[in-house]
Amino acid sequence: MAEIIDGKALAKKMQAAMAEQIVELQVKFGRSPGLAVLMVGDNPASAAYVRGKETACKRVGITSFGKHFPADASQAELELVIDELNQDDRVDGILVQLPLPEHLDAIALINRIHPDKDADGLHPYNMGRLMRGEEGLQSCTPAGVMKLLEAANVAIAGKTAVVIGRSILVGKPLAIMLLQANATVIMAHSRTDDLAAITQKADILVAAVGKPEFISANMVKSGAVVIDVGINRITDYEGNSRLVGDVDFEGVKAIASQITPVPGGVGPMTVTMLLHNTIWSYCRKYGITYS
Ligand SMILES: Nc1nc(=O)c2c([nH]1)NC[C@@H]1CN(c3ccc(C(=O)N[C@@H](CCC(=O)O)C(=O)O)cc3)C=[N+]21
Repeated sequence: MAEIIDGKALAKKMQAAMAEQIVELQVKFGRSPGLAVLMVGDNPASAAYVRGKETACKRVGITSFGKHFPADASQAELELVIDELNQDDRVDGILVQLPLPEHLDAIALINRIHPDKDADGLHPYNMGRLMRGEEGLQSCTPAGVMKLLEAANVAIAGKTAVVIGRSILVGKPLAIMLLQANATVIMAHSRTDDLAAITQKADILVAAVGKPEFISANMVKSGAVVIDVGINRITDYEGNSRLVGDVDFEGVKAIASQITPVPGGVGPMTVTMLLHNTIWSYCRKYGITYS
């Protein structure tokens, strides 16, 4: 029976340490780190995530400069706001909550954020640095997965890691981070032939596909470490809604050596790494290193 990797507990511990560090930073530099979250429209899931991010900011002492725009906000309007935030000395991190309404160009908005304030690590400059193995702002979810693996004492070097999903937000940057940690990385995706044959090779299996309970026990090698990045809200036959991951948790738990739950796994670490990135940018501005 697998050991549960408790992302909620790790997030809590890391955020407590951040709160203490911010008290000291505030004394030293006379201001708190600041994060601006831009949200467009009223997708209820996005609204819930944004609230979660703002609550977490408050908890650790990061000032929120959140801005909420109507669903019909224009590209030009958003670009202007990003330009202003780029110039604003109180703001260390900027993030555009995804997905955006169809009429907006998300890539152009991300490119507009100053790379030093790119709290999501999605700007081409920061992704380029990651690709080259250089330090910099890194995407929150994959960085959170690496922290979870580290905290759970998972050996990575030499191991076979299979990442299912190739998104810019998760799959691609995570594959590069695992490679940097000397894993042998296989990137699988929706077009992969005989996916089960590939996933069965994984010592570390990461599911980031967005399909509820897609990974079943027969796809997992005995003793594997399983990281579930999926966040799927499903409604059961009684009409009750609950959150499930991309992994059949009960089935896979019987086979894996370690596994992250949903909720309480990767999700809270995503938020924690966003706070981490904001403090990292703040410190960098004052010439100090934050790890
Ligand atoms: N620019 C951008 N950056 C993101 O990082 C980003 C985004 N857009 N769009 C949407 C996804 C999703 N995401 C989550 C963050 C926290 C939880 C989280 O804390 N989940 C809790 C449960 C929350 C609940 O109960 O609803 C958990 O898993 O335990 C989940 C998902 C960030 N995303």
